[in-house]
Amino acid sequence: MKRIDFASRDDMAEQLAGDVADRLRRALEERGGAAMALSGGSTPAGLYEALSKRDLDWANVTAALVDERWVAPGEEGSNESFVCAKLQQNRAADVRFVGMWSDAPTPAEGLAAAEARYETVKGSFDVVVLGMGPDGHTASWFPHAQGLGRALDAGGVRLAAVKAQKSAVTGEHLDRMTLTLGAVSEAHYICLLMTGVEKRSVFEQALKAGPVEDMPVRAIIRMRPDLSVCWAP
Ligand SMILES: O=C1O[C@H](COP(=O)(O)O)[C@@H](O)[C@H](O)[C@H]1O
Repeated sequence: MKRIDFASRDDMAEQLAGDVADRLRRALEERGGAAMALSGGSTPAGLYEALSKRDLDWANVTAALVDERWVAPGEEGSNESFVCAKLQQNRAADVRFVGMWSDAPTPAEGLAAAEARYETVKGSFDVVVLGMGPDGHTASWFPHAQGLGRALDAGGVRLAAVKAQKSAVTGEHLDRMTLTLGAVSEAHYICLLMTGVEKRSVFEQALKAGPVEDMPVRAIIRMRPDLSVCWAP
């Protein structure tokens, strides 16, 4: 595992934007296209803004979501709205976006439509950007969630519908869709972003032995020993 502590959130955003842009550029040169999967939340906002200013053949770059709350774009908590607002601007205005939400009543009922959209992303992601919640979730792999078994499938299934326990701390939205462990873990490069001392201690806890269901971020830590873990105060 590569652990990088940055001096500030701005440093983390700028340096990581350079690194991600280099990886996308290489994929564009080699294959004529590049794809990344991006998390929502709040931590990666600076990264996406910094990335949007990089000079790339954005029309041939796909930005898909790592996970989504089952809310329409424009509603509070929509990862689609967050990623598009932060990334789809400046030089990256033409980036091709692939989201998960549809007007199906539940994520389970929306799975087939989302899978069809994700089918248009050929091959593995060049880059996956993950975040981590204070409960040790990453993507929408929430501790002991309904659907966690499928979400942690390491085989060919790409997307899963998840019903999380309502968090007493954050009051998080229950209905989610997420990339599976299999889809994330086959990416060429995966970075896990976190900020603040609280998340650092959550991460230290996740490194200890213990059930994946208690802290699902363990699944990717254990599966990808080359994970890049980026932290800023
Ligand atoms: O629920 C979510 O939370 C995580 C972490 O979010 P943050 O606000 O603490 O950065 C995020 O990675 C995930 O995409 C999101 O759906």
